[in-house]
Amino acid sequence: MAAAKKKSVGDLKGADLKGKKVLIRCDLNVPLDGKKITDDTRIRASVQTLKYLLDNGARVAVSSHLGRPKDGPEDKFSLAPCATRLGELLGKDVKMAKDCIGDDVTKLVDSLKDGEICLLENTRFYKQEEKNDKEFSKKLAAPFDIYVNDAFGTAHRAHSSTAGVTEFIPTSVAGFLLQKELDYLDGAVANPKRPFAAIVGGSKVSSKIGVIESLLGKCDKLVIGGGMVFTFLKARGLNVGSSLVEEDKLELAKSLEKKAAEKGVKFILPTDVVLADKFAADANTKVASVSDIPDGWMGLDNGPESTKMIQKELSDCNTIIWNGPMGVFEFEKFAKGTNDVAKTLAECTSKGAITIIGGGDSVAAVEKAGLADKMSHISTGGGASLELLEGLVLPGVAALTDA
Ligand SMILES: Nc1ncnc2c1ncn2[C@@H]1O[C@H](COP(=O)(O)OP(=O)(O)O)[C@@H](O)[C@H]1O
Ligand SMILES: O=C(OP(=O)(O)O)[C@H](O)COP(=O)(O)O
Repeated sequence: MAAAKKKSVGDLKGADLKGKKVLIRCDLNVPLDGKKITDDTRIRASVQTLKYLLDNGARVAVSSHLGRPKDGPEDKFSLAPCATRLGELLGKDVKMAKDCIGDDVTKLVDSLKDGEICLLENTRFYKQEEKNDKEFSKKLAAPFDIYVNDAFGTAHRAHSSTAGVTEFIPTSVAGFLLQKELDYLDGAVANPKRPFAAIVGGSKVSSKIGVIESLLGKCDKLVIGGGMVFTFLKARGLNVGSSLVEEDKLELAKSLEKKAAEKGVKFILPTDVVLADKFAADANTKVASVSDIPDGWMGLDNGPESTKMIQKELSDCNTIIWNGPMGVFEFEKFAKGTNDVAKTLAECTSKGAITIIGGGDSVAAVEKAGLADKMSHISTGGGASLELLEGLVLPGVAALTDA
């Protein structure tokens, strides 16, 4: 079932926001090469809510973490590059605070005029942040009238800036990005337009058990791809050569396939695979049926027959969710199965299906294939989308004011 509805920033209109001091938690945890942002997706995804707040005359302070600093402030984890990029995207000056709590922050926030914005420094410069420390949460909240959480990528963390802070601010609402992520990854999955297909790939079945179990209760078809395929094939009694296998998950694989049959979910495994003689970009390759994998060879991608079959299975679906690549897409020789699934999803979207890409490597694969704008929704959170698909309640959402 979809999670309880939370109050949205869109419920706050002009007078609710004008002149109000708003703390908004965004996920500006972007990849950096030194001080250069190498992917600004998360910053761009934050703009809609920020614009709404600023256009309605709020005085806005953005908070975020960046990376995983171990021991207090470190220049390489400063959010300053994000202030510059945010300023470019918003077309206005984003003042960079030296801290995220304390008198100087209060002074800076008090100095903001209606429609002005600042960015607070990395919340993880304080170890209390990840402990969801009450005193720290109180200090974070102190200057503000309203709290907005738009940090979907960090909503699975029960930290001060994502959860604890709500205890000290009377109004805590979901931002537009957080709301959109919940609408797709929770709403569309809980009430799908059928047929509903789930594609679960990636390296190991052990990291996707919760997701598979949860999706088995909702989907009509489950396509398995990636390294985990070989644990399922071995569980069926097939020889998988030197492919990746989790020996201690063979019984689990059997029981998941059985559960699918009991629930009437079509369980789809590849019928042929691209084999490699070593795990390397320049490996020798050949295509073989899954019942004919020789010793010494490993499966690193779906074969052409499997891809065709998967495309056919997806073509009549009205909702498709995808988490985890079909093969070792980082190596060109083993990227075709993943790229072809990305293309199929793009086609399904154009025919009216809802297509959702969970975070992590599938997002990277879709972006690499140049098809990101052809999907209904691409999640900005890896861990968060996995937890949501597992049916877990995200602490950053649970802490918000009920609608
Ligand atoms: N057949 C395979 N054998 C080994 N590794 C694989 C195979 N197929 C995919 N992978 C690897 O799985 C990784 C992604 O797995 P995972 O982290 O579980 O996915 P995600 O990040 O999408 O949740 C990729 O680095 C990819 O190279
Ligand atoms: O990048 C993030 O998560 P993700 O890599 O799972 O998408 C979030 O910003 C959370 O960061 P964290 O995993 O250090 O808490």
